Amino acid sequence: MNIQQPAAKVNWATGNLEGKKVSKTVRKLKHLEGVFADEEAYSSMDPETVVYEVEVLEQEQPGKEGGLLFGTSYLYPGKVGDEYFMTKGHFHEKRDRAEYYWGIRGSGLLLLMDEQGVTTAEQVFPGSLHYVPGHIAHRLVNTGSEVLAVGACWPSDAGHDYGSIADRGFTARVKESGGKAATETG
Ligand SMILES: O=P(O)(O)OC[C@H]1O[C@H](O)[C@H](O)[C@@H](O)[C@@H]1O
Ligand SMILES: [Fe+2]
Repeated sequence: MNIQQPAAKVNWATGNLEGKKVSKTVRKLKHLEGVFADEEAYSSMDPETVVYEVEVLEQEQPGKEGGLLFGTSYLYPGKVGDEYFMTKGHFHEKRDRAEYYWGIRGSGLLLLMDEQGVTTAEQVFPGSLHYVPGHIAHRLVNTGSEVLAVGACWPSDAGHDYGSIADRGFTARVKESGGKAATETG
């Protein structure tokens, strides 16, 4: 029998993925236009500021039916005005596709919004496990002072629909108020 190498190597303490099929994406402030409420604060900041990075094990071709993708997101601590750094957030292009998220390092919130615009939030911490059902948009928010590392596993044909978020946004924002995180709806 021929013993093969595994798909990748994961550092479970940091989320770091190593392997031939691991891709990396860097999202800077300049890629997040219109995401944060305070446009004045946004335009006064360095557009090259890195907000988050994503490592994805592309074991299957994204778009292919039947496979799974696996990744880690690293969301840096920071704020635009009083609003914490967050990911763009998305619905899946194939709306019924679900996903698991789990907290690895740091602390934050996972915002979950249904198609009617009702948003709920879950606490993210090392060891937290989050089930994101289909038809639910998801966005991570780093409310802490260290990097928020979150793992994810999702169907390779799920795709990302950022457009619906860009058009209407999430119906809740997470801002610092009196030194702690508070959610704001409306
Ligand atoms: O795609 P964003 O909303 O920017 O979130 C960043 C990434 O977070 C997770 O790792 C998801 O599983 C990825 O599919 C997603 O791309
Ligand atoms: Fe997703």
